[in-house]
Amino acid sequence: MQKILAGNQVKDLDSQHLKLCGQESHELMEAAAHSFVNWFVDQNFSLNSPVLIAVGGGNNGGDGLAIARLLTEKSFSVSILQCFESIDKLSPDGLLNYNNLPKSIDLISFENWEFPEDSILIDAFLGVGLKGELRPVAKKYITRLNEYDGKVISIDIPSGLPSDDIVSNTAIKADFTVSFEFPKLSLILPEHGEFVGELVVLKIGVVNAAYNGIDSSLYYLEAQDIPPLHKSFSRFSYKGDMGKVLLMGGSPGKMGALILCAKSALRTGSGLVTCHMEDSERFIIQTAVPEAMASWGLIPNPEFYDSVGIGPGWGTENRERLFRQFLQDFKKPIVIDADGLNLLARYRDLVPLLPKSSILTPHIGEFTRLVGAAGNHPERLEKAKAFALENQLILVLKGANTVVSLPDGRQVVNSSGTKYMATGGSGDVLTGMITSYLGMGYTPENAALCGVYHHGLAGEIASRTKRRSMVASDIIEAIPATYLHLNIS
Ligand SMILES: NC(=O)C1=CN([C@@H]2O[C@H](COP(=O)(O)OP(=O)(O)OC[C@H]3O[C@@H](n4cnc5c(N)ncnc54)[C@H](OP(=O)(O)O)[C@@H]3O)[C@@H](O)[C@H]2O)[C@@H](O)CC1
Ligand SMILES: [K+]
Repeated sequence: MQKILAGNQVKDLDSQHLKLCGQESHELMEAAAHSFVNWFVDQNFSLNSPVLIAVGGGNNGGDGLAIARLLTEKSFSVSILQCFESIDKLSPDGLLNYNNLPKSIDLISFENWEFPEDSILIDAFLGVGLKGELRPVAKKYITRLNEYDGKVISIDIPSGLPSDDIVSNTAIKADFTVSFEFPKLSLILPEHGEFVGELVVLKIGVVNAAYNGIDSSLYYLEAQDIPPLHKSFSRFSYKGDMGKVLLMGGSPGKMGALILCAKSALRTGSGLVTCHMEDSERFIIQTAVPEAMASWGLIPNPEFYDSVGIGPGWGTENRERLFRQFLQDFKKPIVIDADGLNLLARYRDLVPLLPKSSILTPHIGEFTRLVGAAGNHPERLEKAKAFALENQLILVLKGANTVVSLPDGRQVVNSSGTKYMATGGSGDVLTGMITSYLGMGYTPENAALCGVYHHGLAGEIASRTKRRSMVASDIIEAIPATYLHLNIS
């Protein structure tokens, strides 16, 4: 998994990389510019759209100058909007790229200019080198650039956003942020949704060894990380090997949550799924999910099950005794969601009874009830980390970038998913997936990571044709396509 570094560690990473592979710093900038331009060309923007690049004095501006040259070579019509004081204020690599600009490129000063019609604005004004409060002149530039209502693409980070903290002043409102190597922490904060737009992360060829000596407990989970986390099954596998899963949930009026959870576990690969609910509701499950079995009343033989998911649609009234009894009888890690989490928040003495490495999957509301309120997302992530460490649990904080906090203090940011997944039942699907992997014998960590990644990917695949009409069942129907996509048998 890719480490996510703080903004002030990026310089160390650069120098480690340059030392290890004998490159010059401008060559790394060139690599960054090339990966950006390859991405840009793949977007099929019209060659008739003029490209305006706002360039600052640091290396973010240097990237913009190198990109200006490369886009001109691809026949785009490029102009540079000068957001630096004078040429002698450019960084050394910025100056080198400035001197290499083709003569055809116009240099526009920030005073007295208009946005060209139908253009694309590339924001290469400020990157991770921003320090302290935004200066008034920078604020003036950003405010003016934000008046543009066409497409805006920020390089590395929207100018004005601090790398690791909440924005205090203003920042560029981008449609796309194309970040290098890893997403800077601030790009995954929900507070910054209006600035970041679509997040794209591009590799620029920094060697893996360069990350070794640089400390970080934050990681980014990407497609290539997933296949090695999966178990493979032999042709002699039988349905028992694929996991015997118990899902406890549902209540009158909320059986849909349990149905979605059961269907999701089956589609993820579970061999045998049993749903446990009030006996009055059992016909609903038996009709809606014929592949699942139904159980009600006491659970006579809990150890029969390989994994258990508790909570979707369960309700919180009259559940405590069963929950408490179950925790006394069942010693393998379990998955807890929704009303299971609400019960933990209400009866705090249940938390120490949870088997170690159990997986809790709260959204922000459930998190707040269970772990406590936070002033902002960085604070919330710190609380999540401390909670996972202290209780030796896995905490999956759901959101646009779901963050998995592990019992050893590492935190993993998921890269898959789409805004269209913000729909009722999406969380029940995730619970079904994670419980399914746990039942197949995955370690709790791998079950949580595979669950969140495949869930997000299924959402992306379904949204390609469904967009805002997507419902949770569409996510379930797209689970098989995630295995094809990642070449998992
Ligand atoms: N490994 C990688 O990922 C690679 C990263 N690369 C790229 O380098 C970028 C980082 O470059 P960097 O370190 O030169 O800093 P950068 O973001 O351009 O900012 C410096 C400028 O900001 C200004 N400034 C500062 N504070 C300010 C304030 N409060 N208010 C206003 N202005 C302020 C400061 O002005 P000064 O203080 O010098 O007067 C200076 O002009 C990184 O984001 C990525 O794009 C690639 O090239 C290749 C490899
Ligand atoms: K930028």
